[in-house]
Amino acid sequence: MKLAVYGAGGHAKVVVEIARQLGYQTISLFDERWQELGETEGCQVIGGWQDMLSHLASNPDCSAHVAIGNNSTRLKRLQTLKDLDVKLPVLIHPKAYVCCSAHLGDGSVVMANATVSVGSSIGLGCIINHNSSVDHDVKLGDCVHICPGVNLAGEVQVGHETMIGIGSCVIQGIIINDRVFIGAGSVVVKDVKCAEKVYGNPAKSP
Ligand SMILES: CC(=O)SCCNC(=O)CCNC(=O)[C@H](O)C(C)(C)COP(=O)(O)OP(=O)(O)OC[C@H]1O[C@@H](n2cnc3c(N)ncnc32)[C@H](O)[C@@H]1OP(=O)(O)O
Repeated sequence: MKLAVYGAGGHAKVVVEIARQLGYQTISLFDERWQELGETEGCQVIGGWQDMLSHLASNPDCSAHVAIGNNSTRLKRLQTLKDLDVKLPVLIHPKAYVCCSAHLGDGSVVMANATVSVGSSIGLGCIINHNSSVDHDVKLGDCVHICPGVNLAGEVQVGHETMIGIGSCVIQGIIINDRVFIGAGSVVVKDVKCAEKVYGNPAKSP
């Protein structure tokens, strides 16, 4: 199995490790800094975005993943790949637990020790990071990042391109809108409006 990964930074290292666990034998990395990076996690970084598109065009059996931490950049790149009908598999670490009734959008990644519970629906290109839990009937939009150690209670809704900072928790039924930034270690007990940055316990705007 072949995988082309866009992005070759810290997040890409974790993605490469998961892809290897899942049996991808040929992993090619692409990043605009490819000349300075050389290799990441034992994989050669062989070009930038245009090179990745050429590589995918000449290798129709190759799947792709966008391993960029920035949610809006990740979404733009994924939309281009979707328009080109590139295969964008969901990457689930063998030590993650994803219920069979959960739905994961193309290009999402679920890291080790994360749990995605019953009835959850996760959009395109989401990152469900290490040791996080997404409880029953949670809905995530596209390119949401659930950082390590986050706990989302049942029926939480999270909008597109939102980042929930490391170690935060969100009580049941809360609605967090698009492009929100929740600071590390926050306790979210009220709905959060679009593009707000909130943090603390209880989480509030600064
Ligand atoms: C695998 C991975 O690495 S995934 C990446 C995980 N990373 C994260 O989750 C990072 C989340 N980022 C944060 O929490 C950031 O601190 C932010 C975005 C909330 C705030 O960043 P900034 O806007 O730059 O705020 P800044 O650092 O200037 O701090 C402003 C004030 O808020 C306080 N503050 C900042 N973050 C937090 C927080 N999470 N909780 C409580 N207080 C905070 C600061 O102590 C400071 O207080 P002071 O004015 O009394 O000194």
